[in-house]
Amino acid sequence: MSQLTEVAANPYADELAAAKKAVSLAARLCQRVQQGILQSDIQSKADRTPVTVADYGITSIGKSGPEEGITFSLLFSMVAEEGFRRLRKDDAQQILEHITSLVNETIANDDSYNMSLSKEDVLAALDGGKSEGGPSGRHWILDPIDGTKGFIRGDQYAVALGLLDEGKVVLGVLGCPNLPSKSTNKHNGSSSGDQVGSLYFATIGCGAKVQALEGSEPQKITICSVNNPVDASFFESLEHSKRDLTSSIAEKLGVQAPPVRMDSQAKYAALAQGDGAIYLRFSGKGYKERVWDHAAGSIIVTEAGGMVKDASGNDLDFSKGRYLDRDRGIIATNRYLMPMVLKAVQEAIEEEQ
Ligand SMILES: Nc1ncnc2c1ncn2[C@@H]1O[C@H](COP(=O)(O)O)[C@@H](OP(=O)(O)O)[C@H]1O
Ligand SMILES: [Mg+2]
Ligand SMILES: [Mg+2]
Ligand SMILES: [Mg+2]
Repeated sequence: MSQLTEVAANPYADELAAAKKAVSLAARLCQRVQQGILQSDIQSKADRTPVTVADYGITSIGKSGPEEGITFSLLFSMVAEEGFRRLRKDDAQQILEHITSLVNETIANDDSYNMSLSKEDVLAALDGGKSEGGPSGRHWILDPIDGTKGFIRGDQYAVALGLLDEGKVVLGVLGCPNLPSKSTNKHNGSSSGDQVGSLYFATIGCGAKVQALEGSEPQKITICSVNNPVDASFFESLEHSKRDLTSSIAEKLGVQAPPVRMDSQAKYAALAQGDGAIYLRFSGKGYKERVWDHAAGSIIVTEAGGMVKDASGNDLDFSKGRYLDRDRGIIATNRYLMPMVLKAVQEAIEEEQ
């Protein structure tokens, strides 16, 4: 396909290429940091500095980008999760040095980045992350490390980057360093044989694909076509799930398999590639879901042929700023199961009250 046809077919092709590049680099940076955490002793595991360093490092990669071709000057703004003011303080110099060298080591290993960043460059890059999102214009939505708890434990986590255009998510990339790209029920990075470390991506109207993080020919992914809940399995968060409610929903549906509990938006990726049939997200009452925890994952699922709804069956609304404006709970599944799951959800919620 000529470049012109490709651009015509996918109006976000350039942004997608840039986002994939940034997320792959960020995932590489994460892998280095995670190895360091896992090798460290128990005492230093409680120290959050490595996570902070990786979060900041990734964000500054996102805001830098290669000089030639499409660059992240397209990053009009970012809804970045972490606050950066702290880094400007004198006592943060050591951390800032650490971040800068980590970023430079990561990009030095990549042929397309012929540059290195100074501490000032890193601060300037991080200062860009001040968007509040919203219904107009373009906003990149970044969660540098999603599933922090899984990251520290050595389990699943994701680097998540989405693009919001006029209030709608139009592009999503998920880097999942510990997720096998082939169908398997062993999601904790230990399954043998499968390629572990996957990059998932989707642009609106163009389907969802996966490739190896190290690079490989992209493969189209599709959500599973199970239409009987008895044959379905469901994902839920390992750390943030109202298990009494999700088990009541599963029981009403007649789901037989035990829940697959996993950290991060790797759940959306696993669902999109057909590893399971349903993702139920019900957090404690009053918790407001953040857009960066769902932007990339939800478009990957919908482009893989699935649906993502709130507990009342409404589409998720990403146009309201940092928080998702939604009725309780998020449900992702295929179009056959969605009506049944929504019915079970409503009954379970009613019984709970
Ligand atoms: N009480 C809570 N209920 C629901 N989600 C929560 C929560 N506390 C934190 N989270 C969010 O859940 C995300 C992780 O998703 P999961 O639970 O699927 O692993 C966290 O992202 P971070 O790890 O980026 O902070 C955080 O934003
Ligand atoms: Mg280089
Ligand atoms: Mg998150
Ligand atoms: Mg995070």
